[in-house]
Amino acid sequence: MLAKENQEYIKDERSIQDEINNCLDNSVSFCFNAGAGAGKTYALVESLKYVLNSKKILTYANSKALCITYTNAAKNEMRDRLGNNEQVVITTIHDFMWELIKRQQPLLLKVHREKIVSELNKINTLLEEDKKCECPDELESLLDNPEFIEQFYKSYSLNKPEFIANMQEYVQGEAFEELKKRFGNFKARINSLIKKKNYTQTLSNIDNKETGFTKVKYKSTYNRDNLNKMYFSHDTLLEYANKIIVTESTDIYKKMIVDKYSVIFIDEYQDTTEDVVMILKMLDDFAKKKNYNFTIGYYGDDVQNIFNKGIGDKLGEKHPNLKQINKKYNRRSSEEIIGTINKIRNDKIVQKSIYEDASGGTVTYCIVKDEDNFSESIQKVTEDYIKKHKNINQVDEFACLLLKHEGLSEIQGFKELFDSIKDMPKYKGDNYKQINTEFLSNNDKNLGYFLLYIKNLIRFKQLMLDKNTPIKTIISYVKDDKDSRKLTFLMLRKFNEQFIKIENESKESTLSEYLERLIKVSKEEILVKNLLCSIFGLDKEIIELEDIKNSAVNFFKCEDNTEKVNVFFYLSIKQFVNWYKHLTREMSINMNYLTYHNSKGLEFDNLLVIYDNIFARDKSYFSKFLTNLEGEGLSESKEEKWREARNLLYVACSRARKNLCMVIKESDLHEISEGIRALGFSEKSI
Ligand SMILES: Nc1ncnc2c1ncn2[C@@H]1O[C@H](COP(=O)(O)OP(=O)(O)OP(=O)(O)O)[C@@H](O)[C@H]1O
Repeated sequence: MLAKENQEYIKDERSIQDEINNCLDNSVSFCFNAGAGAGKTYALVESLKYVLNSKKILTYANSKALCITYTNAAKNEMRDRLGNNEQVVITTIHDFMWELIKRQQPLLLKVHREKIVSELNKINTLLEEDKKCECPDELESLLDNPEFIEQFYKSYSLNKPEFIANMQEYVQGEAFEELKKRFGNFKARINSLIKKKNYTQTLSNIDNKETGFTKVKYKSTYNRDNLNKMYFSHDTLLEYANKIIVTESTDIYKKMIVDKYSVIFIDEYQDTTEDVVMILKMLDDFAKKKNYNFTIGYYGDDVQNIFNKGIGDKLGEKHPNLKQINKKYNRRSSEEIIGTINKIRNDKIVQKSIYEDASGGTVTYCIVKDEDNFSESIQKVTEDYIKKHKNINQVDEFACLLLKHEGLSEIQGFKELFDSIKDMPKYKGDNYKQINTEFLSNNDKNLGYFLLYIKNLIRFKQLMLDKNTPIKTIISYVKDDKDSRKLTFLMLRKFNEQFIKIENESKESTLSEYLERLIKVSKEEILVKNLLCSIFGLDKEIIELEDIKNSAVNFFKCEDNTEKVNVFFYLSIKQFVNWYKHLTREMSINMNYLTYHNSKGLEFDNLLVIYDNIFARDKSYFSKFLTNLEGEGLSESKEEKWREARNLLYVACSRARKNLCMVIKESDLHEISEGIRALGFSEKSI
């Protein structure tokens, strides 16, 4: 199966590549839109090879082809496929944007300053809107006492009675009444006032060109800005780049970019943000107006847009006049699966297999009883399935996709951690959905900033336990850039010994105990101190557990109820390790469980898709699609939700190469049975 190519289709596939090549020869920007498994990555690599072999495209001195991928993993895959070549730059969107603007320090300072002013305005509005506070001036005057501020942060993550007791010495009169009456708000207000004071100070430092305030930096390891420390993270990077290139840049600057890169390819364009598309469009318009040799090629599939920040099907609107090139062949899946995924997407792209021997796959559904413990029944189904398919031996031969975190976290051994996250005020109400990206994304850039700190801590722990980790990697965590002293072998050896000792003592520990051990050693050992500073974004000589807890209180919005943060810190370190292993897919074959979202870009011979209809507090997440496949009679907002469900189901089902099986609970079946049969699923027991 999937071995004999149809020569006529192959000829046609080549003519599609010729169409792309023709665009490259004539500087016509284009959008190559093709369904799942069409070989978009392959076409992109072919396009790059064509550019390198052509004498007509990279004509300016030193001009290069640029290929922008969405993640580091995609970047590495592309590099593996193409090999090293000086004329091709393969990079992620963030690294590329930073490359473009990092030498524009005066403009960067200007937009950074504007951002601080806008943050200050937001704080002022927030403070003004809080009409309930009866003594705003008294609270503001507390900031004049540095001892108060010190005690405030030391006590920040304590519970209400302890916090009030610690504040008693510094807060009197009306301010103390306010603290007792509105505990959470008191903390939030003081926090905002301190921020306001710090921003105001930073503005003055920038204006006076104080040391340390003449340059702004992008930090790719954090998911959070620290505007006062003059660094910013991914989202702000795109915002700054957009302002600098689209609004502030001169023609000379635009010409420099266009001279340097005659061709820009964007992989998975549907996930690109509007900010980035605006920059690309502006460069394209500029080059066309001046008649420069310059092409932009977008590669992707608008139906596979499952992250809400992406441009999705709005590309044509935001970057008009692109030549549309579509491809209708599928190189991944059996005929049966292609039939089903065509019906799910139900648009102009109706795929057929490029192979003559594509039939023989299966598209089925099986019914499971509504057991109390659904996770257990999924595990059982998985085991039975693997037993029955004796040819499943490798990780890419089987996966089981789940929609919801609950079941998945239980199976993968981090349920208590998930329960603690779910309980955080940050994820209440509509924000519940954010857990999927901020806690469970396999792309670090999407993780919530505090959760990325914890992931990096566990990553470091795992790296230290792996004998193959290069010393250079360890040094990148423990070296302080500001410290010019050399790291000696002796220092590293001692660090290693201490770390392993802590590891051995912490096997059954909680996160809090583990951190406390590290913190204790950090008081004497500079490398451990550097490690904690680098992981948690701290800039302190002496680190306390409160520094890390305070960050959690802010991130999880627990000012009012710090107990929830304690629950998080009292979880077993094993819960965090299992979460980490799940995100990095360090699991065995029969543990190859993924969320629908994280399966994007992957492929498996055999795929179990666990049907679930409750997602992000929506109780008819997939049934709204499966009971209305044509999307008829929907209001604008309902249509958006319908499309979101359709796209996610498409991404999930199109990961299968040979056998696709949907597992459905008995109680869910009735509502959707007509829909799934219309899509080509037939009933079969496992
Ligand atoms: N020209 C080709 N010759 C042989 N195999 C190919 C070719 N193009 C693609 N493939 C194979 O087909 C499969 C699908 O290709 P690829 O992953 O590039 O598709 P895609 O369009 O990026 O899919 P998706 O959008 O679903 O992630 C892969 O296994 C890939 O190796």
